[in-house]
Amino acid sequence: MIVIGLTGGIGTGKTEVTHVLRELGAVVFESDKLAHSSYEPGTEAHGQIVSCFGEEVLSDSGFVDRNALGKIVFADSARRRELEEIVWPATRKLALALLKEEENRGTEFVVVEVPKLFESGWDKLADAVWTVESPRGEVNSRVEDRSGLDESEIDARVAAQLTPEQRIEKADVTIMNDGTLEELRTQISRIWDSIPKNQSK
Ligand SMILES: CC(C)(COP(=O)(O)OP(=O)(O)OC[C@H]1O[C@@H](n2cnc3c(N)ncnc32)[C@H](O)[C@@H]1O)[C@@H](O)C(=O)NCCC(=O)NCCS
Ligand SMILES: Nc1ncnc2c1ncn2[C@@H]1O[C@H](COP(=O)(O)OP(=O)(O)OP(=O)(O)O)[C@@H](O)[C@H]1O
Repeated sequence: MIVIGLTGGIGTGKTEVTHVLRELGAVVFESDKLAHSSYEPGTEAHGQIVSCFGEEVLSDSGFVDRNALGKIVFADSARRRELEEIVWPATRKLALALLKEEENRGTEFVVVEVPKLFESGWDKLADAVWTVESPRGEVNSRVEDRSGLDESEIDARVAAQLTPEQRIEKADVTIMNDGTLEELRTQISRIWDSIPKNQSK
């Protein structure tokens, strides 16, 4: 099985890339979604988040209120690291179990999408790392439109991630998402075609 780690800053186009890779036959896991499920009520991480951040980060139904938690952690890097120390190991455990399942199933290509792939050490789980990068101005307007985060909230998340230059230097492949979605699709197909197939370990 070949594991591709897909990274890139907030809003650079990682999800669009995963849509194309799914169509090309890869199984895709998104770490943001795994992270959210790692702290559902009843999990160890949920209890740790309540101990660390208090009941004020819970909604009436007992789920972690990500909006409230985000406001705390993106205003204070020490608090953000406390959250990462809880969530990253819990998410990694979920990801490792899913990777094992795919390996047992005989899947050839798995893509794991992780915004902070290098920061969290997940690059070591991947056979190759691809980073998706996009011009900053375009990123901000797209993320504002889609997520409702304002410019200063986006800037705070960007500041808590490696710079594009650092990711590009560390990655095996850089996908420059600075054109149309059709151009992005063509670029991905070309990179995909260059991977030797049926080379699973
Ligand atoms: C802080 C939380 C509660 C905010 O939830 P929210 O629904 O607003 O955002 P969501 O999880 O959908 O993430 C959206 C984007 O924010 C950015 N982001 C999320 N966590 C971080 C972080 N620790 N540092 C920098 N950027 C981050 C990423 O680009 C991500 O794609 C949530 O992101 C979280 O639990 N983060 C901790 C886990 C983590 O570090 N995940 C991302 C890196 S692998
Ligand atoms: N080349 C492009 N042309 C037009 N729109 C684009 C392009 N690339 C991405 N988008 C749009 O920009 C938004 C952000 O892209 P996407 O969700 O793929 O980014 P992401 O890296 O997954 O974001 P996040 O880090 O928040 O998860 C989406 O609405 C997407 O459709």
